[in-house]
Amino acid sequence: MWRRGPAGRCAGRLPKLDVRRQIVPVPILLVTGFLGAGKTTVVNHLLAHAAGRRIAAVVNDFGAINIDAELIAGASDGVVSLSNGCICCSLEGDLLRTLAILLRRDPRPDFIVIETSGVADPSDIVRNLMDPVIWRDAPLETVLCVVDATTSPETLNDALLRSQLRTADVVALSKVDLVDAVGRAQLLDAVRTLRPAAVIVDALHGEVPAALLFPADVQRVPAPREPGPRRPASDRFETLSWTSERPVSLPRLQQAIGRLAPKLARAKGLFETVQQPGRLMVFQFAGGRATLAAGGEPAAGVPRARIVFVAEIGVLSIAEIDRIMEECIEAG
Ligand SMILES: Nc1nc2c(ncn2[C@@H]2O[C@H](COP(=O)(O)OP(=O)(O)OP(=O)(O)O)[C@@H](O)[C@H]2O)c(=O)[nH]1
Repeated sequence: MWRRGPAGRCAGRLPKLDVRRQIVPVPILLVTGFLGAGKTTVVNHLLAHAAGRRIAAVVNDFGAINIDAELIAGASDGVVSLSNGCICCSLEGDLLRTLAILLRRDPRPDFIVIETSGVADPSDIVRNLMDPVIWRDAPLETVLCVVDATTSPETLNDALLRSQLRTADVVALSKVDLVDAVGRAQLLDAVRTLRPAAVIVDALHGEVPAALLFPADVQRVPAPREPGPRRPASDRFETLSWTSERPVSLPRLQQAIGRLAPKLARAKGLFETVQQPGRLMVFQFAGGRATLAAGGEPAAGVPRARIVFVAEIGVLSIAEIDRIMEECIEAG
């Protein structure tokens, strides 16, 4: 028998269907690790092996030129570049706005990867991601810390590295091809002591099993985290950018980098060379090692050479870089 409810409507019908669109949470993977540890290499590997998942990547280089965004070629759902500041402090509002924009995309990404800059303290980013609106739609699922396996265990005493490690659920040891078994075992012990709760894996050339990073059940919202105390901001590193409208000479560049190397914490760049104009080369200087690799086609409207140098504040001046780098440009 139908009964009438107080407002005179039929109250005994089939249960009302919730016609609101069911919001599926978009898990976030936060990738942290020191300058040159191998974060972009891991993100690139993940995106190249997305296996049908729509992955959006947010990449933060704290210098004015975001080289990483250009090196991340295969983001299945686009790369958003945040540069000229750090998302753990000066760009925190930009990060939340960027996430909100990604979540409005139709279709929505399945996962969001945030690559922090090498100088970022992830505990500050974790705190920002716990913003209730973002957390409801895009909860932080995993913090991955990439550690260069050639790092000496003593280096992990650095306050920034410790904070990066202590926030991690998963620690990926990169560059295991460059270290012997004893060195790797010593570093492993140091990492385990600092962060016993983390899963530690080798990540040769960026390969980390996706199953460790993305949840099988995206409906499950992870528990909020305890991000730890806010550390006082300490500006320890600065980036100095150098650009040229002319290609660089490779042998001269080698000499220039040799002179700058003792002062550098990190450098990376994209440029055409006198030896091979019309092709981009990717230059990397990390952990004291310099490498060159073939890049893609040069884009119109950007300088033919762009290099970002990272050094401790006060160690290197733009005038010194200009003086040394100008020698890489052949006259004529
Ligand atoms: N030999 C070797 N080199 C690696 C490996 N992983 C990364 N690299 C190299 O290490 C250098 C730095 O790697 P990136 O992935 O750019 O490091 P990053 O942490 O993103 O650097 P920043 O964002 O500048 O802090 C690059 O030259 C990589 O090719 C690895 O497993 N083995």
